[in-house]
Amino acid sequence: MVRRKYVVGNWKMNGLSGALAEAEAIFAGARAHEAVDVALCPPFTLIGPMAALGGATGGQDCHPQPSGAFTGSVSAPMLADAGAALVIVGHSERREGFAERDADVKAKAGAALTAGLSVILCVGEPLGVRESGGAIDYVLAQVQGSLPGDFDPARLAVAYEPIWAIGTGRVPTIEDVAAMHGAIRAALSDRIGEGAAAVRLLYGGSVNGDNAADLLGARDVDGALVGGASLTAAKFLPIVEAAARVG
Ligand SMILES: O=C(CO)COP(=O)(O)O
Repeated sequence: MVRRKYVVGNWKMNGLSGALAEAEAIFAGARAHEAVDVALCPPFTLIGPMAALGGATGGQDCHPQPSGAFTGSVSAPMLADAGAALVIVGHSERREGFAERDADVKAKAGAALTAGLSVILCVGEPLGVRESGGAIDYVLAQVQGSLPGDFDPARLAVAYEPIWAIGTGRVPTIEDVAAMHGAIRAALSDRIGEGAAAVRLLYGGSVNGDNAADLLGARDVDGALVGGASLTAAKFLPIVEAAARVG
């Protein structure tokens, strides 16, 4: 099974309307690389105008309920209505900062799929767990606990983002990335059988234009989830180019 490379920018809480010029340049540059799927996930406020530029646009979170008395929240059908095609769920900044548990992430992923969105489900271990040798067990437990009950594998991506690699400039060794992605693929296979071959596994954490080719070339790495380096075309497009090169 050939999985198309997938490079996704997570803008986190960055970007006023002036930043749409960068998104436009990113989408324009990405069109030169037909073999790579590119998406940007801006703050809620930019989803509508960014989607109107014609590139794949996503949310960074959604509420598990479609509507109701949940002040400040945005639901999956609302994201779809604003033009989003995908949503990130379970990012470590939400798991840690907003006390989201696997069950919450699972409910959000299910709601997103029901709303017709694709999902990027994030998992990743803290530094202490990595240092104690428990990273694979920790991440596989997150995968098992956060996966929706039933899903179309082509609409799910799992992003492995070691917490200690996010925004730090530190990245795991290529061997450690490949081992983790292989373990996630095997767990998906146990769970859903052959469909696991269609799930794209992204690496995230300090990806940049210099390290992207090595990371994206690792076994079972189908793309990248990029934070800081996704905010400008100058930093993001070299990652897309690297994805196109390693195919
Ligand atoms: O959290 C991330 C993407 O979701 C990674 O962020 P950085 O690329 O800034 O390390």
